[in-house]
Amino acid sequence: MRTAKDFFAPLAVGAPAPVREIPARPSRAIHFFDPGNPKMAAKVPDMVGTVDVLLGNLEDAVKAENKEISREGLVKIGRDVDFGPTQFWTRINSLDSPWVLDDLTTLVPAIGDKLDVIMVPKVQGAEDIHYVDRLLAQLEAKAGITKPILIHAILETARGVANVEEICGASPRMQGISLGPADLAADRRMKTTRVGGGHPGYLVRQDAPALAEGGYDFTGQRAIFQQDLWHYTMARMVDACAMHGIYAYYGPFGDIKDTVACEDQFRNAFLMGCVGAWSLHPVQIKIANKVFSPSVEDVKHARRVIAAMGDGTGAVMLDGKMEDDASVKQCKVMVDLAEELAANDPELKAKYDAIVVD
Ligand SMILES: CC(=O)SCCNC(=O)CCNC(=O)[C@H](O)C(C)(C)COP(=O)(O)OP(=O)(O)OC[C@H]1O[C@@H](n2cnc3c(N)ncnc32)[C@H](O)[C@@H]1OP(=O)(O)O
Ligand SMILES: O=CC(=O)O
Ligand SMILES: [Mg+2]
Repeated sequence: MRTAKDFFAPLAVGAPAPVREIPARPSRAIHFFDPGNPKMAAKVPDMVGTVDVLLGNLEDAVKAENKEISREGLVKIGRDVDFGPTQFWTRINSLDSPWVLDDLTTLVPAIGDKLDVIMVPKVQGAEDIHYVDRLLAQLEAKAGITKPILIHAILETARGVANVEEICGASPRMQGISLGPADLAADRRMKTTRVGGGHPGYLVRQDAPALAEGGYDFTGQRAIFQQDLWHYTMARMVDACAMHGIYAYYGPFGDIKDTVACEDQFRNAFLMGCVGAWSLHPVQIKIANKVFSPSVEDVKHARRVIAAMGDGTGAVMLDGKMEDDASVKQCKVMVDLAEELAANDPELKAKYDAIVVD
């Protein structure tokens, strides 16, 4: 463990000083594109401003034979595109892969001044973050980068989940964590074959009705309720992130056509404390932007509670419900998020500005 004195010291002479607080920048959708795919790459400039994060993916979903083409494509995009209000991230290859060293030693000197965040897959523990942290500091120093590149870890191994708290606190560069349900399922030997989302077999069934003559009727129809396979991991991830002042995200939802279930999955994440989710296809950007922006109704209610609560202490009745210090804090979380997002999103700002608190 790094001592408090050393925690915020640069890890290489000449590297920029680490940030003391992770900036709260909008990141409702982290949109994945393959920078080596000419069709996707061509769309990137026009996507700027329509999505909070554009992420050039170099890891899974890029064929082994295309790794170098994708890396070169990312360098070109990083150099040519003005990202304006949109963040520019990349997902590098995993730390045990033959590509990751070239990913980092190419990207940092070439486009390190443009990259906001590097997403590191299959993080197992603090040692993985320490490795990337030191290497980034050395590369930043060599390249004369003045703003530290932040690190985002994917939680997608059983060991990573067991070590999630230490991963979150491993470096002041830690920006956040995403749940990676596809790799996590494989690593845990779960018996699913999907990229995120629920499973119809993971359910709770209503009790069998009792028969008048005694015993139970096991033959009739009974209601079933599908359960959330990811609840435990999401909850651990959200707590670990909140404890360390960093941000939690739901990862991929692979059933691109099922926009309804995607929205549900994203909303569960939003309600539980996540600030965003991945978008694998342009259709998912809209879903994430909608779900991870507080609704007009929620903002209105939150503003009413804040107004009614005065200095934020005590208890009041509003619409038949008790509000007190704790509920006003929740309302402030909602209103603060709304304000952060509205600062970058004129359409959302107009909606929130039109709210009349009665
Ligand atoms: C478990 C994990 O690691 S998840 C993260 C890794 N996976 C990814 O990054 C996947 C990224 N997404 C994709 O590869 C693609 O969206 C696919 C393969 C899922 C679907 O691709 P397609 O079958 O081409 O989808 P579709 O036909 O609907 O595409 C419509 C248009 O949108 C484009 N498009 C599709 N996905 C994207 C994207 N992510 N970004 C930008 N443009 C895209 C297509 O190129 C196509 O362009 P065109 O109209 O000029 O022909
Ligand atoms: O990388 C993401 C995953 O779900 O695996
Ligand atoms: Mg993965």
